[in-house]
Amino acid sequence: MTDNNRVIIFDTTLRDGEQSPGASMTREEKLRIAKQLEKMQVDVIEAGFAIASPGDFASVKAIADTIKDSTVCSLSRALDADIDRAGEALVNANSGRIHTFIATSPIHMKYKLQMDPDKVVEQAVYAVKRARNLISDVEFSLEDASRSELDFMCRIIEKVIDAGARTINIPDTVGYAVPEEFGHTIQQLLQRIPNADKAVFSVHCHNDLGLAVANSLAAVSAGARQVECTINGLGERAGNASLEEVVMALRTRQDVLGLHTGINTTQIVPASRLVSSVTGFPVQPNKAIVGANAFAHESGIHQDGVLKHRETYEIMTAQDVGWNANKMVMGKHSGRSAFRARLEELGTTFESDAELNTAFARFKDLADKKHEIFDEDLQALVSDTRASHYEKFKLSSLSVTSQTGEVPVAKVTVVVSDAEHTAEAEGSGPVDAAFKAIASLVGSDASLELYSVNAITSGTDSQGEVTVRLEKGGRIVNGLGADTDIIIASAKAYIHALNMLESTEEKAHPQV
Ligand SMILES: CC(=O)SCCNC(=O)CCNC(=O)[C@H](O)C(C)(C)COP(=O)(O)OP(=O)(O)OC[C@H]1O[C@@H](n2cnc3c(N)ncnc32)[C@H](O)[C@@H]1OP(=O)(O)O
Ligand SMILES: CC(C)C(=O)C(=O)O
Ligand SMILES: [Mn+2]
Repeated sequence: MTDNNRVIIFDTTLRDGEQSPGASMTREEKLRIAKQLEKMQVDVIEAGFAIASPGDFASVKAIADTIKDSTVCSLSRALDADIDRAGEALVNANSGRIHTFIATSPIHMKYKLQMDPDKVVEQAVYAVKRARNLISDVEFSLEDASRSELDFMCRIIEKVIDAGARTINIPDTVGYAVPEEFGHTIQQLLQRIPNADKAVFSVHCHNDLGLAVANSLAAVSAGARQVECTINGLGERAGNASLEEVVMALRTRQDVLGLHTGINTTQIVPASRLVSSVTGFPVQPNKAIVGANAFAHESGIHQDGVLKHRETYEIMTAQDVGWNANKMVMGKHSGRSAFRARLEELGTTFESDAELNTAFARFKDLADKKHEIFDEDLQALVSDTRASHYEKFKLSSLSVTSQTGEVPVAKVTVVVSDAEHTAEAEGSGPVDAAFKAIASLVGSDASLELYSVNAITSGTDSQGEVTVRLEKGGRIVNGLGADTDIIIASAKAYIHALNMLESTEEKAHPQV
């Protein structure tokens, strides 16, 4: 029994996606992506345009020879040589499709093809018949359909269905359509073409006005049952409808649209990553579904909501589309709930609300200076808050000298207050000069030699933040230092960490 609500997903990343300037792929790269598309249970993989080059022929052939669970398709113009080449590439396909096309808009017929409409109909019918002689699954596209006349489309479609086309694709080739109009076109075609029920109607929308997904959804609502789309929305100019958005919109709003696909959505993020790494086209962070921020929350009010009940700010789960989890990003918009929750995950609980509030105030100060606050920063902040009550070592002065063309030299003076003496030490190197200097100072205390130092630096030339991680006897503490000079920031961080170690040691062995 056929499922009338099932939408066929036709992925054209390897054909239209590859037409993006700079996105050309080798045969091996295309094969890797095709395998991932098969794993994702894409219904049809358009593997390329066999006549375009010997390399593209080899790619389509390799994919057709390998892929078993998805239909493999090659594009061809309505020309003998193109159709035959496509057929040749698909000869071993478990399930193959020839996709032939010709433009039907007045502007394309007149200026590009330089053919009159009757000739276009004749060539389309001829091409479909020739393809049907090679393969049973033939798709026909009316290039630039959204700028074509409805009566002419009805005429040509009826004829190509009679000639054996099993899928009729209505492309919005130049991304000109708007959803209501495009849905209406599909509905009119289905209603007016007498043999429309003998073919699946498909759409192929470009994103020149950012409407590719909206137009695709309007089309399926009007009765289309195949959507042509690409991973990450790759494709000519502004790209094609993005597969991940179409699939997740159908799934998430099944209540309204009443449709579904056969896609294994957990393979979406791996597919997106693969396409991005192969093409070198980064995915913008705010891209729906597959962008790094698609399931990330930085705002305190949102974080608080998500922590209380995830659905307050998420309409899908990160896991459903292949992320490991959603993400709480700590930044200047974050609030206490997320701050506390993240630190608890890191193993730090606050002893009082006062302690939380002090650490949170320091966090807001730091967040005003820094784009993103990392776990190390958070741990350092808490260490710092706790150490501030116990300051054994104090940085009383620090001078940095640097000479052009040479490694800067830091001269550090540190006062160790409990011993009530001043020690001076010197170090060199752009960032760790201060560490060396202070290490040589405290080196007189044999136990301190056990410390290991890890510096995590961030910030710009004018504003540096340094986190130093110290370890002693299995205890790890973090110190945070911030200054306009990275070396001074390093020294502050180191001293804070030392104070923290001393303070926790004091707690374990209180002096009476
Ligand atoms: C909307 C789309 O995405 S359509 C697909 C676009 N993709 C590509 O073009 C990528 C691959 N293309 C190619 O490698 C080359 O263009 C080839 C191999 C297909 C053709 O190369 P050439 O023979 O040198 O032709 P060229 O690209 O210069 O021009 C296209 C020709 O095809 C004709 N043509 C365009 N579409 C069709 C069609 N559907 N059916 C028949 N002829 C067509 C044009 O009118 C033009 O013919 P002309 O040379 O007689 O004026
Ligand atoms: C070849 C066709 C389907 C196409 O890519 C378009 O019209 O955009
Ligand atoms: Mn296209």
